[in-house]
Amino acid sequence: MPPKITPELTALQAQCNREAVHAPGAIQPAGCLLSLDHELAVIVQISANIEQVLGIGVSQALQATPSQLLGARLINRLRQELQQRERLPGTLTIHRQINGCRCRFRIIAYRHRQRVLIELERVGGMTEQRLLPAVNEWLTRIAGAETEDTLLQLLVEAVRSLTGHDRVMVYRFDADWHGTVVAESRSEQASGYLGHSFPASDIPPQVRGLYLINPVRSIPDATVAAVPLVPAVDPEHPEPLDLSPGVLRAVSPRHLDYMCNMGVQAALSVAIQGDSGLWGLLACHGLVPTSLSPLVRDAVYTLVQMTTQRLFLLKSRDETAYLRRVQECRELLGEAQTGFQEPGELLQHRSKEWLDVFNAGGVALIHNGRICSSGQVPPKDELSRVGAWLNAHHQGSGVWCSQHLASTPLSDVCGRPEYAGLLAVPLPVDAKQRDWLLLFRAERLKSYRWAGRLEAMSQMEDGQRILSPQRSFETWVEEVHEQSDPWLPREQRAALDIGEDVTVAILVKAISDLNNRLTQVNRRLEGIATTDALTRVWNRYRIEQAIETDIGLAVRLGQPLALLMLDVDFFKRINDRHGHEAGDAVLATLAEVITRTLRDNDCLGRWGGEEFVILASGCGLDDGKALAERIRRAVGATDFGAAGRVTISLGVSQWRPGDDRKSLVERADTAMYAAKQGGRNRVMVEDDQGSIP
Ligand SMILES: Nc1nc2c(ncn2[C@@H]2O[C@H](COP(=O)(O)OP(=O)(O)OP(=O)(O)O)[C@@H](O)[C@H]2O)c(=O)[nH]1
Repeated sequence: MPPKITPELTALQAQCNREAVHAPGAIQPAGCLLSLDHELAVIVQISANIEQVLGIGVSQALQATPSQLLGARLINRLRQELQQRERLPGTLTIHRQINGCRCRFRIIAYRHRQRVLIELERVGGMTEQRLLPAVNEWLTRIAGAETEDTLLQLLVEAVRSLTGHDRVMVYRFDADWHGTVVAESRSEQASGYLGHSFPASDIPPQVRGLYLINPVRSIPDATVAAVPLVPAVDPEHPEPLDLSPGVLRAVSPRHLDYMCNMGVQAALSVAIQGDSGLWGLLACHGLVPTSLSPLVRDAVYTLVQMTTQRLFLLKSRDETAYLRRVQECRELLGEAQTGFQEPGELLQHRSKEWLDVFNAGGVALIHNGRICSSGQVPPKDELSRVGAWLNAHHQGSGVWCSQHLASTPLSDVCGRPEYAGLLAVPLPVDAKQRDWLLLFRAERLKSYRWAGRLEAMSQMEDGQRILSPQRSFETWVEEVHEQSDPWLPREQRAALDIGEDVTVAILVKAISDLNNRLTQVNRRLEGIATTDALTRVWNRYRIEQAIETDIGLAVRLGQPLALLMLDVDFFKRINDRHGHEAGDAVLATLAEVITRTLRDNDCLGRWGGEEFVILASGCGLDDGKALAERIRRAVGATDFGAAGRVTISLGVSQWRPGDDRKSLVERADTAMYAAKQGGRNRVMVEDDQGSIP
């Protein structure tokens, strides 16, 4: 949540951001600086405090060669080390006799264009022997920290115990580079900033950039004046020296004012680098000047590095645990697919897990213009307007999200506290119209405790308005309404994964529905193609197929096959007396009676009009005759309602080698006509030679 910044402040900030903080042309007096030519043969510039540090006057130093001043061994070593490099890979330590005392110096060396810059710092205070056990103990504790809070708290305590600063903080940057203090250790005299936020303008972009070149920035004493270089300007290359890789770079006057306004006289900050850049800073403040041995500074850096590693390990553990939850959720959804659920059912079954994984208050699924939901979501008409707006304004397959719907064009639709944030996942179910899975989060009231007000940060200087560093760090609480927790990148990725699964589930269900419908239609079509509409028994086409099949079996297996042809006696009379409908009813009842009389593997088909064919596979003439008699008796015993009693005449033939469908049917038909001729209501069977007796 950025503080309110006026256009005027923005312009002033831009001005401030252009300050060349990397090349101030002076150093802090914590050490001295030498600028040598690129072959390390000539001293070009030195810092004016060379006498205090090395015990040699400025003019004497400028007349000496680097080897005379620092020793031939060191210079040769530096020449070697800097042959292929821009800077010394580590640090070097040398000893010098100064005013009769043996002093230890830390050397940092780096190239800047045609010059080689050497910084010397006195090493004093804590020795390695005292420092190492303390650092080791803290490292062990840091390595065992199980939560981010504990870890960062350990770091600030460790650093304060080593450096003696009054306040040590970790502050974490947000997406807009505002920093929030997330861990703090402080003396009783120092005011606390835990939970406070500092505006991005406190650390301008070029200063943040310097942390990438040099992660450690030390200001042991903000009260002392900066030390100029002698001569002030390099006679051959007048552009100011870039001192960013070193530790002695003088402090920007604006930053000194900032520290002074904060009541701070010493500072040390170390970058906490994440995978994607600067994650935060370790910031140490001393209410009085606090000089640090380079050894302690190194130890702090090591502690920060170890903490950073542990921090990102804990974060990746957290990430893994989250991904596992998402995976479990996806597996459950996969199982649900086997049940081919309707989208609505799917949502009802899965909403609990989804709300849990996404820490959401409500979820809605817009599918085919229909809406189902669970939990706190806007009313249906508003949801469909959300879907329409998303379809019109959000292209592509990525998610659309906002933690502050009230600030989006959807504000009039659903910018209410119960659903202040929305994560919308497109479901590419249909090429023309996308479906949507919508996750809503309720408002999370938040108060930002700003350390100072940004509005009050400009002042007049020499008739010009300039951006002044913060003067007051008094807490200014800003309440933030209408916003939900932000949708984290991992949540957005997980939502896409789950959206993909939902899309598959919807498509699988649609395909399964389509298949079911097709199967039903096919069955109906098949029925229509093979069934007689009036009697519901096979039609002529189907019974002909069956005769062909059974003749095939008889040919291959020698299986006997009898064919019965039957015809209703005096059917015309029934029609004439009782009407055509009564005639139809007789045919339908007849088919039922015959079907009941048949064995399972006998087949009945309507041959046409009032004629039927029965195919009795496995039957010879005798069995065929017996079946025909059984049917005749069953029909004769049936009451046909209005038509009263009805009789039938039947003819029976048997498959013989050389028979085809036509000849087999013809002989049964001939036998049936013989039965008619013989007086009807009887069975006539061909003889063994296939003739009608
Ligand atoms: N109601 C009805 N009548 C049908 C149907 N199909 C054929 N018919 C009638 O069945 C009658 C058959 O008459 P005919 O062939 O003269 O034979 P019949 O009256 O049964 O006499 P015989 O077969 O010699 O005993 C005709 O009047 C047809 O119109 C049908 O689906 N429904």
